[in-house]
Amino acid sequence: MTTADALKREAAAAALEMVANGMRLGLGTGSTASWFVRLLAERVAAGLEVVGVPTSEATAALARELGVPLTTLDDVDGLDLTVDGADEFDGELNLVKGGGGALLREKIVAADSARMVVITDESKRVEWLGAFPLPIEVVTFGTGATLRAIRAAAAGLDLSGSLAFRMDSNGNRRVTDQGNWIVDASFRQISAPKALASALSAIPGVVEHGLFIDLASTVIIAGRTGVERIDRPSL
Ligand SMILES: O=C(CO)[C@H](O)[C@H](O)COP(=O)(O)O
Repeated sequence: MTTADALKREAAAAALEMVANGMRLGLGTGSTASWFVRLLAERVAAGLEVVGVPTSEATAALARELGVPLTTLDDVDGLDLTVDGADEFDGELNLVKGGGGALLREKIVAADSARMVVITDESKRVEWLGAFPLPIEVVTFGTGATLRAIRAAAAGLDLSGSLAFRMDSNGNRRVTDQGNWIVDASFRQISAPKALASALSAIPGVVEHGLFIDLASTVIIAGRTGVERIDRPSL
């Protein structure tokens, strides 16, 4: 196992300690979140009773393969806890997510959860969000208009940068689980993430963006010197 994998596993193991019998769980997407699913599966095999709502087809496939019982948000009355990774987090526990392309389902699931626990390593901690290109999920109709509106919204906040459609391994625009495209915005330093989140959400062709504001209740950071846990004071 690489050092990076070991840290991801450690963060996932720390999150697993917050899981109790009977919980309804949101299951995140990405390499760190997949460690959580693997460790959760071991506990399920040992008798833990939980149900999970996956945030992507990839996570659903992994959970099914490992025997983690799944459900949908239509069949439960909200979730107790979501455990997911992130591409960046700042001092206020605001996040950039969507590096794996699952931001839309991830945000729906996180927003329907009493708590969202983010599992990360030190490399994801930033002073300013934005070094990781911000994923923006857009409908496939009228993207010229949507991109113009994104540029205008960004300019209103003194932000500029390239907007690039995410591509798949065949050189086609990457299609999300919901049938949309993703634009990666290189804003570099987002000094007003809440304002940018609101401005992007107001654009008709934007389905969702990867700024997760006031959603994470806890961030667990695995580092070489141990595991750190930061809780949002108000939650
Ligand atoms: O937001 C995500 C997927 O849409 C992931 O949680 C994020 O990209 C982090 O992934 P990883 O744990 O592989 O670094």
